[in-house]
Amino acid sequence: MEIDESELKLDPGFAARFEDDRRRPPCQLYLISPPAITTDFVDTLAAAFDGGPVAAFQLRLKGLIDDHAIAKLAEPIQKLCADRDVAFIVNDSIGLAKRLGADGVHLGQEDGDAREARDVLGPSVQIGVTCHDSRHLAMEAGEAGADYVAFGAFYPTTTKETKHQAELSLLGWWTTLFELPCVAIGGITPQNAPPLIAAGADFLAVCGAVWNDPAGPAAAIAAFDAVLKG
Ligand SMILES: Cc1ncc(COP(=O)(O)OP(=O)(O)O)c(N)n1
Ligand SMILES: Cc1nc(C(=O)O)sc1CCOP(=O)(O)O
Ligand SMILES: [Mg+2]
Repeated sequence: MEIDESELKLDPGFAARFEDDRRRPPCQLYLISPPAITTDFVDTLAAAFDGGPVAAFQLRLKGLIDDHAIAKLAEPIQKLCADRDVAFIVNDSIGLAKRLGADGVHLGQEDGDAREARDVLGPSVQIGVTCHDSRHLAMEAGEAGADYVAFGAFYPTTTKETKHQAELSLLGWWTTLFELPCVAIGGITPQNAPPLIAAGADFLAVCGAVWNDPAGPAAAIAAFDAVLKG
């Protein structure tokens, strides 16, 4: 008996719908603050935001341990983020994120547990977890209820001493298997970003390439925007 091969093909409408279900939103910029700031930083940030779209801003102040001082610095920054429709994410501290009513918290492996963060912060607050170069940590974070996982460092960086180096293939593996968004971090510049975008990163988290750009933060963000738009 001869088989009519056209009978075996998928209905093109079904295939297109299936593709649609799997499509991820385009990669976006996730801006990380300089490790130390002064009260006038809010003006610098406002000018930076004029450079192009930023999806999220993370307040990462590594020298300041006093939540009171961070809260004072955070207030105008958080308002600016709200005005510009940028998610305001607090690094390291579930308590500070709660106190500020932040849109999210980013937790490293030693910064607390995603389940605890969910209990304290509730269902609508974004919880991100550092997963270094580990598939295992990322799956654990997903199971614990994280809203995104962060992989890095993809490139050498002077912003943080890093012990882990992530490979591009990690992004492809993650995005093929999981819907949960993934963030790529570590030494990312407009020049070296394209392979990360092509590999499937949902967000590029950047610090030094923006704040240390000799042309200024707005120009750096515009350069990222051009690369993200392809
Ligand atoms: C988006 C994003 N990814 C990773 C990190 C690093 O977090 P952590 O490992 O806790 O290191 P510190 O930033 O706290 O020094 C991050 N902050 N943001
Ligand atoms: C905060 C941070 N975490 C990393 C990780 O690998 O988890 S790399 C890093 C530094 C990000 O700054 P820059 O864009 O200047 O390299
Ligand atoms: Mg941390």
